Amino acid sequence: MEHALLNRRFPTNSDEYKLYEEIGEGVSATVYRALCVPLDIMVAIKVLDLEKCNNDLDGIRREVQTMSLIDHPNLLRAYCSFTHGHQLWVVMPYMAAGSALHIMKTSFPEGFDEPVIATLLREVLKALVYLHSQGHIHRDVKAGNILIDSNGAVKLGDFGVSACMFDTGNRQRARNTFVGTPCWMAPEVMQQLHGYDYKADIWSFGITALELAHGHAPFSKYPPMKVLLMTLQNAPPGLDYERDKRFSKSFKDLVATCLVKDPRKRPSSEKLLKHSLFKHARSAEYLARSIVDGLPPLGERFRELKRKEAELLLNNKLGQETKEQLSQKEYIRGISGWNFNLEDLKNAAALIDSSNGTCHIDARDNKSKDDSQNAHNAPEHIYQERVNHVSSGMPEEDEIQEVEDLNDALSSSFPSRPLEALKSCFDVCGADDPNPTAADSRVQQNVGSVPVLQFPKIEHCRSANCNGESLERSVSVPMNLGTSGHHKHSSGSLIPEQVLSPYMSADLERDEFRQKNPSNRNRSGPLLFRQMKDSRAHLPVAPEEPSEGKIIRRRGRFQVTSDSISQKVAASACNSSRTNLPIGVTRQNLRPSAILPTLQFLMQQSTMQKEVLSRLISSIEETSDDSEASTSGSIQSCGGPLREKELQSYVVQLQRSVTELVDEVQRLKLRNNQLEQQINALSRKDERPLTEDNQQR
Ligand SMILES: Nc1ncnc2c1ncn2[C@@H]1O[C@H](COP(=O)(O)OP(=O)(O)OP(=O)(O)O)[C@@H](O)[C@H]1O
Repeated sequence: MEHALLNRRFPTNSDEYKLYEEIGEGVSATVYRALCVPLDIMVAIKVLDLEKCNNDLDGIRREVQTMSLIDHPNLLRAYCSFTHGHQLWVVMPYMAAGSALHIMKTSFPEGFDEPVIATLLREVLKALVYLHSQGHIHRDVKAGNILIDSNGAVKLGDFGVSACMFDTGNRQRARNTFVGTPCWMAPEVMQQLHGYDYKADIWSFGITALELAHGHAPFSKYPPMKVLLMTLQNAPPGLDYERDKRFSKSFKDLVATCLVKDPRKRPSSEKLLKHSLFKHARSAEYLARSIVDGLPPLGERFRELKRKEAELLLNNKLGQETKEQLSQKEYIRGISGWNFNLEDLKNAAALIDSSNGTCHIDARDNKSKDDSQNAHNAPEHIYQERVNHVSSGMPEEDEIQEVEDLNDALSSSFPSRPLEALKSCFDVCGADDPNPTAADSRVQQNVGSVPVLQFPKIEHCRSANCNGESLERSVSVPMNLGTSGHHKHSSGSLIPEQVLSPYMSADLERDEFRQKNPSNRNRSGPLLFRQMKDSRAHLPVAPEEPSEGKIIRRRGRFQVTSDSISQKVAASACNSSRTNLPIGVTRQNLRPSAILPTLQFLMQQSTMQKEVLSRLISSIEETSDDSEASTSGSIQSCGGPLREKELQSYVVQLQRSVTELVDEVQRLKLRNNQLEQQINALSRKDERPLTEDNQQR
């Protein structure tokens, strides 16, 4: 039936479709239920405004091409696509139950039961096995992209950020952002150090399993930057032995198997499909009976979600909105594309509560740095090991990390050079990297052997003057936190603009700024499609374990081309040798505010030592007086000078250490001043464009 539909000729003229209500909204698009009039078939139409697409037309092209070329019952395929004015319409099967996320939000806020989860996951995994075998990485696996129709059929949708493992050359290096949604993003994708491969999907799959089990993804209430730090720094999330008693050992094992920080130790999708959990998976009819039947119509549910979000925003207007709610808002939207540029990072960092002082690393977190991480991943260890992030009642203090912890996080999660990773984030590196890395060339070589079929570009896409928000969603943070310029509201909000909170209007301003200053994200490059038949044989990275060497992306997607001085300052501060620092001063807390307590502590120490010294001196004086006064007692006369010598050398030692400490204090003070000056200079620099912009206005 479905194949028959796909083979029908769907009209490529908007007049032939009747648009009904809105059923979904994403970063780049609004999705409508619609009727294909000549065929009398209900469809879903994803409408993308090309004028808002910035320079991300390649991304759109890729999504549309992928959607029309894939051929698997568990993947959402496009019937056809065409332009209508400045819009691109993508016609696809109507999945009447909506996404698994929508269903949870409406009827299962605490998550689904295990048989439902096993069934959903198996279907998604089948889609991933197919995608991976065709050389694709989905990169956005999450409940919001698991679509279900009225019969309980499951399809993985949204190829907006999917990548082809054959991507290489400029296209591979040109991106200056990393994509995906932070909560679901694999550590290696965040890290941007060794590149990543299809194993990133396995991580997202594990997070999705947790999402389906709890009704939300781990860390979902936190701002993106914090999610990033927590993912890198903490032990992988998992199912909790106490809290998740209702789930089987087998399910816990599946989650633990996927959420291993080292991608090489994650199973391939093919192998995962053989996991014992899927013995409990049921049929589509079972899904229809247990989660679809009785649901209100999709449009109605979507409206209700929008209303809830609007309420949330109204209740939190006048700047009372907490960062958790801000993050939750993004989560409700199901935003997938996050554009991490330096401004966003700064802002997100500013969102992180610094009231906790210097780096706070939970003792439990340190366990995640243990080399024997995999042992900790065993289900029986998870409860003890894991910081219980998934608990929404988790105290804020347990999770707050300084942005400088990123370096430590990077070093702790992989045995690689963390500062290099940071440099790859902040250094200038254009699309035309003249020195492709060995891995790059390896991929290129392999790709060279693959027969390549080039598809014609979609002309209407090229002709559009796109200068606005890209497909990728920027981190939504209040713009009074240091970002300059004005911003436009990006697509993707579920709420009407008149109820925007101050945060939202700030978003709006920032997006305007983006429109004026389009990001240097560049997806230009040919849309390549490789012959599928024997693509496996030519896969540069065959989906077999271990995945080492299957690099599709090395660096450059998280690059910032300007204004990175502050980061470099931080990096150089980080670079200063640990041996030069006194105990208590670590690279992480080398920041003015962070150094101050240490300085105070050192001052206190030297004061105390001075006191000890003066007490010692007076005791020596007393001793020598006594010995001089003494006329008898050989023991005393013999012991006196000896003790005096001991004490004197002790005094000398103490004096030396006091001098060293005083020097250290001086040095730190000096460095503190320098850092403050640099920070002031940078913040003045940051404020300037804002003022200029205001003046212009
Ligand atoms: N074929 C469909 N049938 C029913 N609902 C759909 C369909 N396609 C998409 N939706 C709904 O619309 C929402 C947004 O669609 P989609 O994810 O494709 O847009 P997007 O802009 O790529 O979003 P994002 O990247 O933020 O996930 C989905 O989360 C889903 O709820």
